[in-house]
This record gives sequence, C-alpha cells and structure tokens, in this order.
Amino acid sequence: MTLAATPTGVTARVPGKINLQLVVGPLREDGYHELATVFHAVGLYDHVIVTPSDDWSVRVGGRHADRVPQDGSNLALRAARLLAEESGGQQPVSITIDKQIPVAAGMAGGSADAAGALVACDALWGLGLSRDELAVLAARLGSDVPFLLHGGTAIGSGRGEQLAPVLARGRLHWVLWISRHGGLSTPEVYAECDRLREAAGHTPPDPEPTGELLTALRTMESTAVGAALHNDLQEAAMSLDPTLATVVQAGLDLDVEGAVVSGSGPTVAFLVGSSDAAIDLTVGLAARGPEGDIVRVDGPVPGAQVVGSFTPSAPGPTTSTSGSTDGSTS
Ligand SMILES: C[C@@](CO)(OP(=O)(O)O)[C@H](O)COP(=O)(O)OP(=O)(O)OC[C@H]1O[C@@H](n2ccc(N)nc2=O)[C@H](O)[C@@H]1O
Ligand SMILES: Nc1ncnc2c1ncn2[C@@H]1O[C@H](COP(=O)(O)OP(=O)(O)O)[C@@H](O)[C@H]1O
Repeated sequence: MTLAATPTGVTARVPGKINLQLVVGPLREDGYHELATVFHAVGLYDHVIVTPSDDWSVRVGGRHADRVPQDGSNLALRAARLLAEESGGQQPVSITIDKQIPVAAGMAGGSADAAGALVACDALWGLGLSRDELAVLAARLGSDVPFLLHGGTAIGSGRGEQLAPVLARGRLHWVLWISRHGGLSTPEVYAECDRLREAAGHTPPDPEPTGELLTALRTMESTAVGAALHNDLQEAAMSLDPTLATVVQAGLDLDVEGAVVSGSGPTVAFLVGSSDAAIDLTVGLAARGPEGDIVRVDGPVPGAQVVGSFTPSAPGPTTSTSGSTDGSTS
C-alpha cells in the first residue's frame, strides 16, 4: 500500500474582481449596506503559499507588497487562523504572498488572499472541506471573500456575501487603469455615498440587479454589457479622487464599449470588443490619460484554486497555469 505524501507546502492562485454592477441600498443597522452587485473575476492574480511552521507569520512580495500589512491584521493570516480554529486546531503556517493585485483599489485583493489562504490551508491540513463550508468562514472575514472562492461571474446580495452564479458564456476583454497615487478606503467611500445621498435628499430603495445586464451576460455581447455597466459608488469615489472622472472621460474619448469604476475604486475598468482593441486602448490611455498602471485582463476566470504543492519526495513547487493569465502591464 502506498501512502499519499503529506504536502509540506501548498500554493493557491486567486484572481482579483471588478463589479459590473453595484447597486447600493440603504444602510443597515449592522453598519453594512444592502447590495445588489454583479461580481466578475478577472485574470490578475495573487499567489498564496502556505508551509508548516512553528509560528504563524506572513511575508509579502511582488509589485504591490509595500501597502500590505505583514502582521496579524493581514487577511490571509486571519483566514488561516480562523480555519485552524474552526477545524479543531492545526499546526501553524508561514504564509508567503506574491502580491500582483493592487491594494485598496476596489479589486478585493485582500479578500482574494483570504480566499487563497482558505483553499491552500484546507489542502495542506487535508481537511477536505467543501466550497460551501469554506464560504461560511469566508463571509466572516469580509463581504467580498465568498466571491473570491467562487470566481466566474456571480450576483452578490445581502452585504455581498450571498452568491448566485450568473449564466455567462464567452469572454470579455478589459483594460484596467490602476492608480499610482494610493487607494481609497472602502468604508470612507460608502460613507461619502451616504453623505452625497443625504445632501440630495435621496433615500435608496431595496437594491436589485438590472435585467439588462443579466441578459447581456448570457451572450457576453460586449456592446450590450458595456451599456449596462453601473456603479452607485462611482460618484462617491470620484468625489474623493477627482482624477477618476478624467480617467473615465479619457477612455470614453477613445474606442470603448463601456467604462466603470470598480467597487469602491479607484481602479477604472474599460470594456473593449477584442484583444486588439485592448492593445489600442492601452496605447491611447498611456498617451492621453492621467498617469497610472494600465493592465489588460480577460474575464471571467475561476476563483481561488490550488495550483501546486511541495511534497517531501518531490521538493520544490509544482505549478500549473490553467485559465487566463494575461494581466499584461504597460
Ligand atoms: C465595495 C466592494 C464591492 O464589491 O468592494 P471593494 O471596493 O472593497 O473591493 C465591497 O462591498 C466591499 O467589501 P469588503 O471589502 O469585503 O468589505 P468588508 O470588509 O465586509 O467591510 C468593510 C466596510 O465597508 C462597508 N461596507 C461593506 C460592505 C457592504 N455591503 N456595505 C458596507 O457599508 C462597511 O463600512 C464595512 O465596515
Ligand atoms: N493580504 C492583504 N492584501 C491587501 N490588503 C490587505 C491584506 N490584508 C489586509 N489588508 C488591508 O485591507 C485593505 C483593503 O485592501 P484591498 O482588499 O486590497 O482593497 P479593496 O477593499 O479596495 O478591494 C488594505 O488597505 C489593507 O490595509
């Protein structure tokens, strides 16, 4: 009988997200807003590597490492500890994150790392939890974390943690404009949205996703999807970072199917009709738009998944790279 070798390290790959639609309802008594959102996972990835250790720790490298906490507040570390606790106690892990998703950018990079840590630790500790069981823990870590486990395209309701998959066939091509001047705080953007609404005397109704977007997503017809992009937090994000209005206008002046600020911003997502159009827009934005990183990605892509493991008999990571990994930066 051959015993399966216990892995000595596991790598998970996890994408960032954009919101194709974000309808923000009233502020609830628990401090969250009721939402109707359509999440869409795109091919810009963090990698989360977990290895057994004597102590809990996290180390962050990669393009956006400098803005990520490397203490107990790191969401990947919090996720690993929560899973250990809820599964009856496990050996501590040392976590290494390769950070390519921009931080505080409306792309849920911290939530992505939490989702990556959940699937990596589940595999390392041999727990075999289902996605639904992991999603319950994910929701305790943040409203966006369940979606980063799920991936693809999905409707989020409640505070964003209740998911329903969206029937979507095909692929969309995106160009992301990513700020180099720092991110926006999610709670501050929600608070600014409330402030603007109050000043305008506007009380929002219970939110619902629009049928127009859901119909457009069935065929992924880019002109129809582009026309249905919408974000209720966009005005608040622009109020806190006025550059965003200039960025959106720069894209609209070029050849795009649609433009939207992702989540609480400041990332701006431009939808185009082909990969050639994405290259043209990258060149145009670099020449005419405000300074920022410009990245081409496709969506939808799968959520957090294990892509490699180290075993005592085969040291060193084995990795696979299925799915879209474009994420080309200009
Ligand atoms: C705006 C969105 C859109 O997908 O994404 P990001 O822009 O952050 O990526 C999400 O709603 C962010 O979700 P997430 O970043 O997980 O937020 P959480 O940690 O759960 O909450 C942080 C804070 O955001 C506000 N919040 C969050 C979710 C929600 N439905 N209503 C809220 O008002 C609350 O002030 C809360 O204390
Ligand atoms: N692993 C992590 N990666 C990124 N940010 C993290 C992480 N852990 C904790 N944070 C904190 O979460 C905040 C929000 O980060 P992020 O998820 O990237 O943004 P957003 O909420 O805009 O999608 C950051 O400002 C950072 O302080």
